[in-house]
Amino acid sequence: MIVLNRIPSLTYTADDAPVSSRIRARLRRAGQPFRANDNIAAFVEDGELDELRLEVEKRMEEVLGALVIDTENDHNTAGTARRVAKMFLDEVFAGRYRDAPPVTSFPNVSQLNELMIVGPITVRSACSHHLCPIMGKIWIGVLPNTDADLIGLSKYARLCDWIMSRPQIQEEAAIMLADELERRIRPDGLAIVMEADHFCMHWRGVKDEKPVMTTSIMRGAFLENDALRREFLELRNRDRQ
Ligand SMILES: Nc1nc2c(ncn2[C@@H]2O[C@H](COP(=O)(O)OP(=O)(O)OP(=O)(O)O)[C@@H](O)[C@H]2O)c(=O)[nH]1
Repeated sequence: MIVLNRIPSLTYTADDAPVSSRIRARLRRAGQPFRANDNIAAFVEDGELDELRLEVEKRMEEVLGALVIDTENDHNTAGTARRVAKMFLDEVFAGRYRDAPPVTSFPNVSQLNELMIVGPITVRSACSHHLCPIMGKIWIGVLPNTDADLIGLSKYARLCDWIMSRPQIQEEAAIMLADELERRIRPDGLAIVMEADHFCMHWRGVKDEKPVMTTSIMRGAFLENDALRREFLELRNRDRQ
């Protein structure tokens, strides 16, 4: 018999279903989508993340085998499958598998209703098409609602990181962030500008150095009030100089 690969075969019986199949079955039963940029934390049971990491490692080892890389004798790639699995699940795509960060909120006791801008917040994401990095910056403008709570400043960056740490496309990522913030702070107005470099256009593909994608989302007062929108954009531009 010729052994093609040292990786054990990934065929399973019904009793021995891989953890990814169990999680997928739960998602399907609940009618929950599990696209690349969806969070599935509620469907991952205790201990399953460790199992999932092992499963991804095994499958990654198969990918390396299919790329005809000798992971047995190449000291550089001997631990690559393990490292990549850990990087996907615990770092760059952690926003799919982890619950949202805790977000402290405070009552708006002073009834603040003035423009507030947070940024630039660093964006680290990956495109869902090639899984290449997306690196950029986000500016968030908020016109608070006098009756709604305020959230701590750092929580904008934490929520941003949670949403960006998934395979994304920039347009959807910006909308997801806007929806999440609107749900949590119910502002009178919300503005988001995201500027990012897509490495799928630098490292490969067209191999162009320059292109940056800019996405702008204006909601509520920022849509209705030209002066407010201008103020936000001017202050953001000042930050960039
Ligand atoms: N709209 C949008 N497109 C993106 C984003 N990130 C990457 N892309 C594009 O997604 C497209 C995927 O196109 P395909 O034709 O399926 O893939 P491909 O043959 O590898 O394309 P090339 O990159 O042109 O080589 C490319 O044009 C990418 O530049 C994003 O955030 N938003």
